Amino acid sequence: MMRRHEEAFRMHCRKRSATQLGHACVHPGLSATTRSPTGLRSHPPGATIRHPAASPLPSPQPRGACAMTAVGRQSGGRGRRARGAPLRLRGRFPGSGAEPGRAGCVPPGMVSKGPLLRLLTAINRRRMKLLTGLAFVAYVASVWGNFVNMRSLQENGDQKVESKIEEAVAPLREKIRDLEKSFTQKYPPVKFLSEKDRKRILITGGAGFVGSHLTDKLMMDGHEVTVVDNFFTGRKRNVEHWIGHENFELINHDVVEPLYIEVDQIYHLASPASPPNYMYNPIKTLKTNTIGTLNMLGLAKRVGARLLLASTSEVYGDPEVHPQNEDYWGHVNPIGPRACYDEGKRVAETMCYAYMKQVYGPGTQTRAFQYVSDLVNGLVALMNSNVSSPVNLGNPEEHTILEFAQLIKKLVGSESEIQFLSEAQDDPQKRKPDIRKAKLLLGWEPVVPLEEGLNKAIHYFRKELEYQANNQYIPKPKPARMKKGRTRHN
Ligand SMILES: O=c1ccn([C@@H]2O[C@H](COP(=O)(O)OP(=O)(O)O[C@H]3OC[C@@H](O)[C@H](O)[C@H]3O)[C@@H](O)[C@H]2O)c(=O)[nH]1
Repeated sequence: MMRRHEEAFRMHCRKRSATQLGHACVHPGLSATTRSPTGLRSHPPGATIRHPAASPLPSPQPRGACAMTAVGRQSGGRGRRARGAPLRLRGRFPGSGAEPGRAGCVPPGMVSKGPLLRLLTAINRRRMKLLTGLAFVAYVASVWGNFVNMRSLQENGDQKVESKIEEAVAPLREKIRDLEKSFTQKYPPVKFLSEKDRKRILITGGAGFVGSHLTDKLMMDGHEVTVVDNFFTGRKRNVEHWIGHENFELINHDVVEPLYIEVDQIYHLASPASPPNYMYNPIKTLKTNTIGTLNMLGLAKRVGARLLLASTSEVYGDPEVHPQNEDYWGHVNPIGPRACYDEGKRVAETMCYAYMKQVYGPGTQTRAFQYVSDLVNGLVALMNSNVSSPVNLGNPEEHTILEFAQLIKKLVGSESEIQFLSEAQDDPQKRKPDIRKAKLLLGWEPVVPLEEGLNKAIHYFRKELEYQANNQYIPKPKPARMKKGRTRHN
């Protein structure tokens, strides 16, 4: 087989050398034959054949030469040959590992296609590189784009969630702010008193009209104030501006029940004061003024406190002496409609005397036309004095009821007509306190002029009416319930 193959190869080389000048053919392991202008030459196997035109200087490769060009590998090296450089051909490329008969001669069809393919391959490789580069850039761009999109989506989502949370939280924030405001409530300015000067003061009926003004005064003076009230006529909102203050305490308690606390002074004001209120439940009024006063006197005795009873000019009844001083015994109907209050206060005064340790302060009602701040100052002056007998605290400026009605109508700017109704039973005809004792012993006298006091009172009552109008509770009518076809009324 081998011999036949070699023979065929030799034939092939002879044919070609006869027709083509400069053709060289090498078969590894065989002798080579070359043709030159001088004739055919034989070469031993493995001999190097040089083309006469190519030696010694490099010359362009003859067309159809069996040579490797730019992509050939040099033995033992990986460097590239320059395009068009001469190639040394050997029968066998050491190190190439080529087998005899496999390399050395390229079949005729391959000679013209090889470089083209290689060129194409080279071009393709560049393209491939370019394409790979572009693909890589595109990939990086798409990954970056996705990343940016993801981020913007995430940011958008985050913003939406945040705005939803903000919407839900906003009303809660508002509520917290309101609560904080109510907790960090600003109190009216309070004087600082040393431990020695600061007193623990109990005010019964402290949520009422006179009591709440007295509370303000004593709190602002720097004392510790405890208000006890059953809120029969008084209101929490009269003292709410002190709620939470460290010097203030509010106790819902009826003085008819005993009370056990530690105090230095007691202002005993708990009692309904206006005729409709004290006439509403006469027995309760009597109990409050008798049992209630007894309880407070018991407390005062127990803790060694000084007690001031807020009495009333009603203890003079329908007076036969004018003006009335503290020595006047009064002129009271003991079985009349006012007796529960008049006599209740008179018994309260008697009890205080019976305890032998009492200080009395005759209170004055709004209709006594003394401004409340004057009365409060008088009560405090009396409490802090050495006087232990009744003292009138009132405004001696005397006017008929009609004069007062006309003055109030003018100040309010009212067009309403003054109505004259039948006189109330046992209504005192004259009332004018003699305040010489208060002036002398307490250095006290009212200072607020009548018109100024009335203006302040009008302002106060306007606010009261507004508050009541805004806070009226109107129960909704319940729908009638149906039972077995019949309307049922509860
Ligand atoms: O049983 C009762 C009844 C009444 N009270 C309270 O006593 C307070 C009375 O205050 P009001 O506003 O009704 O009346 P005033 O402040 O004008 O009366 C004040 O001056 C007149 C005096 O005779 C009263 O004793 C004095 O309280 C109210 O806060 C009322 O709730 C009690 O604590 N217990």
